Amino acid sequence: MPSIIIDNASVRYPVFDTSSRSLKVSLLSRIGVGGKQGPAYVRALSDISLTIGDGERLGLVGRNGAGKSTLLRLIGGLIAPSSGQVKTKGRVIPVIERGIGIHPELTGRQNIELPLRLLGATKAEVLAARDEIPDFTGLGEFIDLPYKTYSEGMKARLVFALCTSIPADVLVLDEWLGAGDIDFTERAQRRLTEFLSRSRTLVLASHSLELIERVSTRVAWIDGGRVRMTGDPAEVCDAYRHHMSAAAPGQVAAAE
Ligand SMILES: Nc1ncnc2c1ncn2[C@@H]1O[C@H](COP(=O)(O)OP(=O)(O)OP(=O)(O)O)[C@@H](O)[C@H]1O
Repeated sequence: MPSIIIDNASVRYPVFDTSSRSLKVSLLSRIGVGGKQGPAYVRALSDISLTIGDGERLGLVGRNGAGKSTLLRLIGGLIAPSSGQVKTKGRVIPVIERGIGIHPELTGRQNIELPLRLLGATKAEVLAARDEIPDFTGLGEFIDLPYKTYSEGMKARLVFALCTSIPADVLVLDEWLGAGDIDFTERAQRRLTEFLSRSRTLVLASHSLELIERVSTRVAWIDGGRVRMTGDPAEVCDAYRHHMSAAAPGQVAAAE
């Protein structure tokens, strides 16, 4: 039984109205985005079709701007496709930057209940999370200060703790390990391993091919908003490595 079915899905982001001349407009026209008049769009994903089976661990690789985060947002239900369809089964938890209902004016402690409710947590799950999250994050007295006063690493600790406090049918993970310090990264890895043993399906994007090969049962290489290759983790990662070492250095993906 598939957990996720993506059928011919495309995503385009509106950028702004190109009828006003600006530096941004001329920069975008130089990289081929938008026309001379009217709104401009960046096409982030083009006609993606992917079926992800129940229990599968799909790793996403691809250069900066390839479309990995957009694909994760699509699967996590944070954005809708501009065309095509995305169907998911069960409780999907996106561990992705913002977008899980955190309120910056509220404290860390006050930010436990609402995001978990939005993720579909039961009352009992919220109560248990209120007990264990302050400890796990190691935020100390910061847990009672407004979220907006947190450093990026502190925010990452809270978001990660929230998203891994209730079981998921589908876990959607963006590159998150980099934000914590060594102590937190080690604790987070242990928690993630334990969490993964309870969740069925995983979609993970990372630039760490070592992590991708270790965790995934299948890898998809995203390039220019399309699936360039999908299959065995070692084979796809090798093809991607080979391509990147032959490519011109320092380039990001060209927008369509
Ligand atoms: N909010 C947005 N508004 C406009 N364009 C966007 C937005 N988010 C992403 N894009 C564009 O969509 C394309 C895909 O971006 P995306 O963030 O999905 O790539 P990525 O593979 O996750 O890159 P990275 O590895 O750098 O995180 C890029 O051309 C990017 O500029």
